[in-house]
Amino acid sequence: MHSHWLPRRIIVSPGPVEGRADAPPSKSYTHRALLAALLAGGVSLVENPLWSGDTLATLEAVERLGASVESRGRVARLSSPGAAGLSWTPCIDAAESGTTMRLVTAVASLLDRPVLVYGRGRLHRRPVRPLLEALAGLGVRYLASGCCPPHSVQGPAQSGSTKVDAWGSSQYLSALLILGAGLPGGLEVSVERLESRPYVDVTVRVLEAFGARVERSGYSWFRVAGGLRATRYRVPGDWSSAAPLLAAGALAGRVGVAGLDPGDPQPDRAVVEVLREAGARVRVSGSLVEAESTGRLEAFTACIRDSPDLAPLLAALAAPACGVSRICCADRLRLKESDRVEAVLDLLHRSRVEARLAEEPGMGLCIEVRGRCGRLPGGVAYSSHGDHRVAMAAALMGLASEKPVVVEPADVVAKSYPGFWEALRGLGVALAEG
Ligand SMILES: O=C(O)C1=C[C@@H](OP(=O)(O)O)[C@@H](O)[C@H](O)C1
Ligand SMILES: C=C(OP(=O)(O)O)C(=O)O
Repeated sequence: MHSHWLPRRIIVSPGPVEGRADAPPSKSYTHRALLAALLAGGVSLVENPLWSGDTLATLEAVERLGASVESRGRVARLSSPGAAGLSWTPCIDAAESGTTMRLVTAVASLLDRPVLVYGRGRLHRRPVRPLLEALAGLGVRYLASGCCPPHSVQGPAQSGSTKVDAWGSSQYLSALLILGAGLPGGLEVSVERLESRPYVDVTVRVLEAFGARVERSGYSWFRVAGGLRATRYRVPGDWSSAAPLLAAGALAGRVGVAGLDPGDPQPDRAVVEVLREAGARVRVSGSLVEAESTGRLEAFTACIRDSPDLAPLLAALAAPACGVSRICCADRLRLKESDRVEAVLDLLHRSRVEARLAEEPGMGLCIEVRGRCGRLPGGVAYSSHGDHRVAMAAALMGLASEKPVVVEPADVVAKSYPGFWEALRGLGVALAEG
């Protein structure tokens, strides 16, 4: 990962935003491609990988499990012994990556000796126990003090069938599917209460690209048979990272993001519809998506059950909008890199925007935002709460403000998008180290 401009404290000044950026590679796909290549064995090429804090944690994990990776810029060459030949490692540091933590927990259960999984930041407050219970159904022993990491697993996991309560994270199911692709006899999984569903489609897409056979009944039952083989795989653009750039265009000018696939199952492509509902002009032509301000933003209602990562930036759109916006199905936001319900309310209250929580039948927890129908006051210091997506949303609030704002800590964007502040600069945003 070459060095990026990542100040701890950044001053964002309001002003017009204009230009074009390339979508960074997808974090979700990169995690999955590295792990599929590890289990497939042989030599795989992963083109256009994302190198960010999270994906480097997965890279270190696959190397500790026996892969050797040469990364020459935009292509990573991964040579691996395959699922039956993994190396034992006593511990794996998942850093702050929930995806790494859950997916690697399942892969490590292929080994017959205990592997400790731990992390940093808020990772020890992010749940994993339902995945451990599902792995126990496959003969995996585990030690865990409570809901969350640190925990250890000891396989070898057996082929067969298990069930998982997936409410806390779709990553539990993605982890089991990846494990199943590495088991000679495959795996059958029954699923309850799954949210963030499209991420499971991302997992299935990568596993099938690497040769696995996946049968399913909707999102309630899956059977994975192995068959992974070394593959040349190209990682697509990241909709979750493109979303704040598109929102910047909707708020303050016109931004085009290239390298996106509108047909990709990534859930955060839903940002297109929300921006349109909020009154922005959005054009999709091939792999280029452009969002343009029309000078006024309207209130909107969005259920983020399947696209939780959009929540912080939706708050940044709702704050200057005219009317009462609702960001609903928000219950699971408390389980992310921050308690994103509290973090979003903090951003809004510091922007002197009226915001409250409400329970709506069928929509769960809603963050209700009475927009200011115009620019935010600015002249405030926003806390990112140590959360990359909250930092990006705070920057957007700066673009919608009368006066400059401070964002701190700002370097947390490195978790998913190390080049975020440089990309904003490239779009004409005035940024200064605080
Ligand atoms: O599988 C993935 O790549 C992800 C799944 C989502 O988590 P949940 O399934 O826990 O909502 C999302 O928040 C995260 O950024 C990435
Ligand atoms: C929650 C996120 O990722 P993870 O679950 O992998 O930490 C995110 O990228 O917003």
